[in-house]
Amino acid sequence: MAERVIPLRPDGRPRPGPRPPVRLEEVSLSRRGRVILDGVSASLGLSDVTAILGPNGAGKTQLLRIIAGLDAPRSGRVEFAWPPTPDKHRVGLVLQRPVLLRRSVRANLDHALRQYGISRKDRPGRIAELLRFGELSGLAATPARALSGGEQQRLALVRALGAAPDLLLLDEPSAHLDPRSTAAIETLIRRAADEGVRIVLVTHDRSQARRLASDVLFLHAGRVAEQTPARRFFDRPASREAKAYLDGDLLL
Ligand SMILES: Nc1ncnc2c1ncn2[C@@H]1O[C@H](COP(=O)(O)OP(=O)(O)OP(=O)(O)O)[C@@H](O)[C@H]1O
Repeated sequence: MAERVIPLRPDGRPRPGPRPPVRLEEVSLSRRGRVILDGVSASLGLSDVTAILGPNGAGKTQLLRIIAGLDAPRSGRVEFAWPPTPDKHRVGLVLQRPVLLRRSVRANLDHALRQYGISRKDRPGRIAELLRFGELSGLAATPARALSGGEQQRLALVRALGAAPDLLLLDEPSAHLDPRSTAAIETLIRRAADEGVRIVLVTHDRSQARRLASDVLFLHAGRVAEQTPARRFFDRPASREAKAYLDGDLLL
């Protein structure tokens, strides 16, 4: 049985309230003179799991990077539900190809927890719980880079959860994984969501979005084409772009 991760919250911080954790106001981004995001306004984290869908190049990854604070928008604002705080760990990000240290699984987690400001005395217990949560206990001493792709993603996910984030941004967490590893990742995401971590998930896997997401933000060419409860999105998409995407049409 997986351990609860959220009671490990470093300072007993309360869970975020009913307000969506992130509100984007007219967020725009250009690169080399090209518009990548064009006036994106949306609330994210309205439900337990929000899927960001859209064709290649729609701007999904760039949007996650802006929310995570890795890039600044050219214009517009990103507002969080919590007051400004030096605690940058309230938002977690797991990239498609996680960077793991050339050390054991346990040492990777220890390093991350140190970065999150968790004391040396508290780290071993927390590492043990994260290992159990990710079903990685048997691999604690294995070099992280020797893990399979699926195990590496599980490690990246629990490493991010170790910060007890309020919001976890996931960029195609199961790209390149087989169905079994994908199922294991989805189980972890579901458990984290059930623990109250709001999840924003970029995925090209529509069945995954159907399985996990409660609402969908659909991006097309750097703009929000629609944001809808997931069931309605898949049954009756409102925008022409989303209809074409779901029908598998090429949109130019
Ligand atoms: N550093 C950069 N310089 C120039 N263009 C960039 C840069 N980073 C991203 N882009 C462009 O921004 C656009 C949006 O990229 P982004 O990775 O956000 O799309 P995406 O929706 O995540 O696509 P995919 O589904 O293929 O991952 C793309 O056209 C990409 O080429």
